[in-house]
Amino acid sequence: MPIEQLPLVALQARKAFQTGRSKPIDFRVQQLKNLQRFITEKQKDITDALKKDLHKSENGTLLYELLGLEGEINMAIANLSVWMAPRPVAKNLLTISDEVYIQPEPLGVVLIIGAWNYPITVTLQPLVGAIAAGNAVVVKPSEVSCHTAKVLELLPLYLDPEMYPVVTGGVPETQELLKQRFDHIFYTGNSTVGKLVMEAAARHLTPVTLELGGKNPCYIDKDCDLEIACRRITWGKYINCGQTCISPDYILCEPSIQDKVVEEIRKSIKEFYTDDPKTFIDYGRIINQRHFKRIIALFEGSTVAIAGENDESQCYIAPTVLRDVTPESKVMQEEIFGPVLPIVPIKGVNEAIQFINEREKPLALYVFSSSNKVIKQMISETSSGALLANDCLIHYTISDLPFGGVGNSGMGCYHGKSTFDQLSHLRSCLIKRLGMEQLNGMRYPPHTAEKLRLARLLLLKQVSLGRVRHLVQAATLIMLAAFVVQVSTPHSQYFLLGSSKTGKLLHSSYK
Ligand SMILES: NC(=O)c1ccc[n+]([C@@H]2O[C@H](COP(=O)([O-])OP(=O)(O)OC[C@H]3O[C@@H](n4cnc5c(N)ncnc54)[C@H](O)[C@@H]3O)[C@@H](O)[C@H]2O)c1
Ligand SMILES: CCCCCCCCCCCCC/C=C/C=O
Repeated sequence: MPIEQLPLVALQARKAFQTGRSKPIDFRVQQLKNLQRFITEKQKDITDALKKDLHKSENGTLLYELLGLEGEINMAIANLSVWMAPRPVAKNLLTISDEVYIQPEPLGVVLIIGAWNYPITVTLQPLVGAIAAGNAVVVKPSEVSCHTAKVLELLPLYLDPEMYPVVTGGVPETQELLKQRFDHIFYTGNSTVGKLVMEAAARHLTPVTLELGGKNPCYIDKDCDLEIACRRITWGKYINCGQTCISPDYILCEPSIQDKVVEEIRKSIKEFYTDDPKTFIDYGRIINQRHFKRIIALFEGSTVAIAGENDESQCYIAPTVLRDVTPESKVMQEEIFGPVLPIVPIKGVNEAIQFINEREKPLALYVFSSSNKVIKQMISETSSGALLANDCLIHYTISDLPFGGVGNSGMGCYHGKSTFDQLSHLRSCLIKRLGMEQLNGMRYPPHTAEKLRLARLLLLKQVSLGRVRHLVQAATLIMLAAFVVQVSTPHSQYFLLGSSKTGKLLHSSYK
């Protein structure tokens, strides 16, 4: 699509949104079903494309890209009526008879900018929540995973094409899109571009979700089953050839266990990828030669513990482990995003915590230990998007866990209901009747000390009602509140509706 047409695409999406047709639940559910149909009918195209882009195996794509997406679509369809419904909140005594609730409403037009490493998942999972929330969406897949981007261009054949246009292209196209006005921008990618996205969004005061990356530390405690720990770490590190935002970036452990850690990782690499990962179906490739060169340059000069022959022509980097790595080495200065795992020796959990806290807050932090005390210490003394003890990556599969970073690893979160909430405006609503004016006596001037005392009583008391079955209780409280107001204005009349028991109670206390 010519770049000059991009402003029109955004405008067309806005016009589609303004028709209001994306709001009814039936429309949203139908679009989500259409999205599922796209995934089912285009499954072969998707797996072929990912084979070309990243050497992902067919089953690998089904497991890591499509299964989770299907789960998110099913969850959204099953829960949409509840997510969309008004959410009653606790009230104070002053507003006890009012209808008070949160009404989720669509934000408007959302721009989703995807990354290349899991190009289906990171582009379409936000789309699920955006559709569920009733928004129009401009979808911009990563140009780097170009074969997958071509398949994603087919989305408008399944979805409402004006409401959900797909824009393919590179940096100039993304920059042109970023000049347009959106109501939310959902960006997945590196932190440097994340800052540019936020800058562009600021010009329109557009809120952003930034799903970024960084270096994820992995602390292995001495007190730990190293065989199991290293097996799980090897899985988390080398799937998708290390190009996973939540893969362990480096290991921190005491020097005394370093040899054993290396040997256990060696065993697991062989178990998962055979002696010859290059010819093995489930071992991936680096996305392109630029990244291949970047990764190779990162570990030049480091002490290699496990390696193999790398091949630039195929963008193949063998599973690599580096030992005795110093914090100053090049490989420790940026996110590796490749199959290279440095081990940095440290003296124990306290030093590990200090090391982590001296750096940017990671997207994921991993701790392997048999000691609950060590795990709890890591949780209470560090910060990260997520913390997992004795496993890697698996939090990604739990839709009820908000997925996202903190600080340099991002802002905002998604998955399941979190995506719906992230891409909705949670509008506060209060509906008061025009009657019962006595109740408002204490808010109107003059602000006497007596009124202040009563205001304290009525405002500071939170009441969690919101359900019809509490109506009787509510009526009693209203009476009580009305009574209190009458006390504050003793010369005006008051009336009481309620049980005789309540009446006697109030009457005696009034006397
Ligand atoms: N937190 C997460 O969920 C998550 C998921 C996947 C990847 N990541 C992170 O993403 C990074 C890898 O992705 P990447 O950044 O290489 O992906 P990328 O190169 O595909 O870039 C992402 C998007 O930004 C756009 N873009 C690139 N340069 C731009 C510029 N100068 N101006 C405007 N737009 C621009 C691209 O068109 C693309 O759509 C890693 O840091 C990884 O950790 C994070
Ligand atoms: C029965 C085994 C299920 C295993 C599924 C594990 C899923 C791991 C998640 C991989 C991450 C996919 C998205 C990545 C985003 C960041 O790059």
